Amino acid sequence: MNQALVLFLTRVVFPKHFCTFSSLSPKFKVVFFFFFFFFLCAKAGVVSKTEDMSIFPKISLKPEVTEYLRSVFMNKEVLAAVGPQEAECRFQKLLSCLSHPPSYTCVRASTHLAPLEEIHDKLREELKRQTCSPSEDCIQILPHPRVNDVLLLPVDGPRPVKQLSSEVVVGAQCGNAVLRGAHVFAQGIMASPKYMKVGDVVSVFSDLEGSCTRGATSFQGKKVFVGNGVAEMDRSSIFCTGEPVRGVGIRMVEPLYQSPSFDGVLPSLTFLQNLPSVVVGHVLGPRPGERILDMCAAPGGKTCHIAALMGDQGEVVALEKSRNKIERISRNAHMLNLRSIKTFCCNSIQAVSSDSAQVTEGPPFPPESFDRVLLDAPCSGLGQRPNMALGFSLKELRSYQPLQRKLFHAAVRLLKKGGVLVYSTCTITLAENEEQVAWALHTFPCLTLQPQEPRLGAEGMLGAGLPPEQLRLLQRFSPELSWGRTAGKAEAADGDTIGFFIAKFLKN
Ligand SMILES: C[S@@+](CC[C@H](N)C(=O)[O-])C[C@H]1O[C@@H](n2cnc3c(N)ncnc32)[C@H](O)[C@@H]1O
Repeated sequence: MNQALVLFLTRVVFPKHFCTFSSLSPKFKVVFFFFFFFFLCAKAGVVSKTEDMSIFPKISLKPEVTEYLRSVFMNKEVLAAVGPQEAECRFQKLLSCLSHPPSYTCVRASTHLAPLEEIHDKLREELKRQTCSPSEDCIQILPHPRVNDVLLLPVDGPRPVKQLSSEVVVGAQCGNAVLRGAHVFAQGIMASPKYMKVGDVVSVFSDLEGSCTRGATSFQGKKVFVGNGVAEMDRSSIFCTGEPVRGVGIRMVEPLYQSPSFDGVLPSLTFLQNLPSVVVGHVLGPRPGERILDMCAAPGGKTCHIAALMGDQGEVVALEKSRNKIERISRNAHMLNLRSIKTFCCNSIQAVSSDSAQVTEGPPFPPESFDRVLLDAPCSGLGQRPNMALGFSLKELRSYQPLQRKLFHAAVRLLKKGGVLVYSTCTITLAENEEQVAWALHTFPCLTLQPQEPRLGAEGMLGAGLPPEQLRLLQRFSPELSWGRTAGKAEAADGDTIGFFIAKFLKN
């Protein structure tokens, strides 16, 4: 076989270099052949488009977590339906697309304050001013064809940006935000050149594994380039003050992925929100005058959307366990001019009162107090994009299912008969999604699954024993299914989102 390959290469492909090639070691010949074969396949378009699209390595997870996810995405039901090759291909695409940002920025427009067209035009003007561009063409804002309060901005990237010798290293979260259009805030900076001054042009790198020491002058660990920017602070103002630093440290001028920074852009009229999160508000379907419960509310993106959909008429009760996050909900509500939101610090597992006659403004509430309940559950967050590395253990990953079930119990008790419960997560595991639905339908015979509107995602994933008619009622945003397809029209944004899951129940 080896001889045949060598003969093929030397006689057919490289006849002129026959002597030189044949004198090489057999090991080198085999390696050479594989590279050459790969090159030919790529030329012929045989190699998966996934590899063409990837500029970052696949998401890095603990081996035990990767194996667990592989077993989820290659479970028996999936294997029987699509076969091992397709299942493996989808899993590999998933690992690739999770480390890359979605190709659209999604903006929710405050249509309770102004018509969509007016917000669209104001946004265009504002972005033209921000980019100092006289040209209309470079700013593309597409109204979503099916979601009437969504504007989509195509992300331009990856762009060919040259790396510079001056390097600033930022934390992974900050790096991820940069890939979605943010500037670098000073508190996200981990390392900078020793003599960095305001106005210096630097290359920004994201520290993938969180191993860079704050205040370092260089970093040799795992990092990825996210673009070039201009320093707005000296090194000494970033690292040598006793106070926590605030404000933009590096203004990105040549980001690898270009998307407008929404910092301070039309704050009352636009709200940056992932497309599936906007879909959640519509699926819940709140109506003016109703009493709605948002059980896990911070930072309040969905709470505010619910209030806006109700025309700010009725009552939206927002509960959040972490006291330090409560302020964010109130600030967002204030910014968006919404008065129907009441915020409380509460562990929602304990939000049900044993006294059904008790009438209080805040928790605990008597059973059957709400017309609709949103349980946007705390979850493993594996659907978030971009995410290049996640350090959590399998034990941590598995810890969410029991917590979500405790919250679910409270949600069902607090919902009125005839009321709607929406359960959502920004993760991709079966355990936190379809398995929860199967468990809920079994545990609460009063619940039935309902159709969702709008429907932009795929149906639920096989593997939790749900029959096809129930899977069709679920909505799973699975970016791996469209990874590698070219973007262009607004519809493409429906596939290229974060990983997300929505289930809608009616309490009979
Ligand atoms: C997925 S996030 C919610 C995002 C939010 N719905 C939005 O759209 O802006 C989940 C939130 O639940 C909170 N949380 C976790 N456990 C909770 C509990 N037992 N009771 C109430 N909130 C909880 C977390 O602090 C976190 O802010």
